[in-house]
Amino acid sequence: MHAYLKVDHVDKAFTRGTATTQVLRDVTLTIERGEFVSIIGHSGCGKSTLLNLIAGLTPVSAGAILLENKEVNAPGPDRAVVFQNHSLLPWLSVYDNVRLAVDKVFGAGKTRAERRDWVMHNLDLVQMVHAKDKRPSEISGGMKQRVGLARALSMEPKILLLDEPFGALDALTRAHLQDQVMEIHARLGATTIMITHDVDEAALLSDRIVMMTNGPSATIGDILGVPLPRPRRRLELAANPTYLRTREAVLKFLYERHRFVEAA
Ligand SMILES: Nc1ncnc2c1ncn2[C@@H]1O[C@H](COP(=O)(O)OP(=O)(O)OP(=O)(O)O)[C@@H](O)[C@H]1O
Repeated sequence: MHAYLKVDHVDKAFTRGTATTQVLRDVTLTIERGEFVSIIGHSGCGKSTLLNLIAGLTPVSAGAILLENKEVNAPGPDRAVVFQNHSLLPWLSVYDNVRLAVDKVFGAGKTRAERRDWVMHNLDLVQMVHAKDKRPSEISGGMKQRVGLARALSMEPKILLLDEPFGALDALTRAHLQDQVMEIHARLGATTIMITHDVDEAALLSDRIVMMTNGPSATIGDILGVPLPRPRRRLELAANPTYLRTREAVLKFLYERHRFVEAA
């Protein structure tokens, strides 16, 4: 049986002039359909680069990325990305930001009325129907991220790629969004890859945590399974031994085995 997503011995180097930076080396990872996988590692190790490779935004230098056994080499609506800083179009309403994606993906397959219902359905998933006529500048940071999530989900991607989606939010908004993402994941079973710096976030949300070594030439140092039953409730987990062991293992990896040393 083939893995749903396979990152197969991938290298990535960037070349500028005569200088080459080897960012990723020999990264191999398989992800099953419906899994929620986090990628954690120190700043600059290459997490976003790995996500961009999977998104098809930048080409691999060696190896291959296969989604359902088909090689990924360009961006496509089957891999939707949510970035840390929302990428909504400021001159369009919340509704139209989602509609644009829906029209692009389903313009031929759904009628106008079906597309309108689908936009509303996805805004409802993230509880943003009430603000559908607002512009991005008129809503909070957390709300913008929710709209970005609705836009990504509306494309019915095979893989949802989240690049530190809650990184710029305050702790309470962040917790609320994490809960919402868990709920949506439970409802839709979307295969999700999320970059995070936050150990608690990784332990709370993930089926597996992929821990990256430091760059340059970063690779996967270890992968940790998180055998906690779902639904997960943050308050109950605070004293759960499996949760605490998971946190400790990630912290040990980051701060003992792969301490971050700032480049000179
Ligand atoms: N287009 C590019 N050209 C040259 N170098 C790049 C390019 N994109 C990324 N890099 C380099 O690759 C390395 C990894 O960057 P990347 O953004 O993937 O790290 P990261 O782990 O996501 O960092 P952070 O956690 O701080 O967001 C960095 O040294 C960065 O300078």
